[in-house]
Amino acid sequence: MKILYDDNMPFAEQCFSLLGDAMPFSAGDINLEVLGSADALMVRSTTKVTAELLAQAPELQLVATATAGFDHFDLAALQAAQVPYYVSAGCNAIAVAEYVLSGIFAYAEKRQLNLADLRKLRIGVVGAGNVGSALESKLRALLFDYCLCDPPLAESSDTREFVDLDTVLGCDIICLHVPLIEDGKHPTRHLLGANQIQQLNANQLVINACRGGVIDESAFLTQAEIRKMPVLILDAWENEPAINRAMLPHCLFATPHIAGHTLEGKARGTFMSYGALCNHMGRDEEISMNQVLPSLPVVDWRSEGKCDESLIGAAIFSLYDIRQDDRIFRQAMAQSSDVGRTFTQLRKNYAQRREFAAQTIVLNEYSADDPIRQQLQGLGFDTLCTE
Ligand SMILES: NC(=O)c1ccc[n+]([C@@H]2O[C@H](COP(=O)([O-])OP(=O)(O)OC[C@H]3O[C@@H](n4cnc5c(N)ncnc54)[C@H](O)[C@@H]3O)[C@@H](O)[C@H]2O)c1
Ligand SMILES: O=C(O)[C@H](O)[C@H](O)COP(=O)(O)O
Repeated sequence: MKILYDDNMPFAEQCFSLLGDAMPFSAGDINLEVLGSADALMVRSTTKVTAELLAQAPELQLVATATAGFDHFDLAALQAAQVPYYVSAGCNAIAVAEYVLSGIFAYAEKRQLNLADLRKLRIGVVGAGNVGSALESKLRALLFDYCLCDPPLAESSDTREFVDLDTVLGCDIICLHVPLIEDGKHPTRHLLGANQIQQLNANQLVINACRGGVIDESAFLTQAEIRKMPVLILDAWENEPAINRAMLPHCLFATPHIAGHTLEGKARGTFMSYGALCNHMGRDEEISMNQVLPSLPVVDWRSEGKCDESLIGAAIFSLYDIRQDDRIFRQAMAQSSDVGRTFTQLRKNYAQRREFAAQTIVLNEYSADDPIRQQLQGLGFDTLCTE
């Protein structure tokens, strides 16, 4: 079994070498000779799986993506070539939810809002799948006011309460978590198009950590010429990697499509793809993610005294601080003579980031039943109470 894997998949060598001859490739630079004899292709979203690519890979038995989105797959071409495919659905949902929370807390800091003020804001979550649900559970833990909009799920057996898009457009914070869908009953390309953007005002925050193309950037920029616009947090951009820098001044925080790039988020994608290939080959999985993930040193916050709400923001920023990624991104973009190359390099060389669940926080013994401790746990942190 010849297995070609993206060199940006952590632990891929350990996994795939158990199943055969495993060879890395860099996205955008696949060796066509190797592709010609590959039995399995393991990609991330930076490799477009098109009819042209498949024509050069006649031996393929499986294509897997170590990502949640799969708009880089030409499904009709895969079907025509009779190559089964696998998507690592939900692999990085927690990572994106944590990115969004860091964004909301950094927004609150800029606007000098405390946790009680944040709880007065209504948060609209568009797309209540893996990411939207991971976010929902953390918002609920923090006692935030939120609503969900997901017409396909509203029409399904999902019993949660859903609102329509117009209701979300009236929320203080709007979080977009839909796949990029071009057609059908519920398309999402330009879900925030000219008409929807017209309904937004300067007091709102819009977060796009799903796909560029869900917001119509031209329509946004056109309206920005005549009035004050909502503030943005953008991780996903139209025309990546060659993004439009004119959007940057409208962003409170801007990042190069790294919302899902925790070590766990990427590793889960690798291990899910490995599981899919094991399944395809009728083999048992011999290695699991928990065996290989390094642990983080425990942090001791007993000297912080009583649990108070400031611990929540501090805990979030200690694991992921969107402000730092924003600084790096803006600086690189300001100096860049090749936006696409800079965007790609920033993603490829992104610093290691961990999920909240990797962090154990030691608190004072008397914090055992404290609501703040419960909220930290609801966010995913591991907490210990001791003298
Ligand atoms: N920035 C990142 O790093 C990053 C990471 C993970 C996922 N993503 C993107 O986010 C998307 C969502 O991820 P997910 O794991 O939650 O996917 P998912 O498939 O689990 O959930 C998507 C949800 O969107 C809903 N939906 C579809 N059309 C809709 C519409 N018109 N209006 C409202 N809801 C609609 C679906 O019913 C589904 O419940 C992915 O497809 C991917 O493109 C980005
Ligand atoms: O769809 C996804 O899972 C995310 O957008 C993912 O983080 C993309 O990361 P990439 O494959 O481009 O490294």
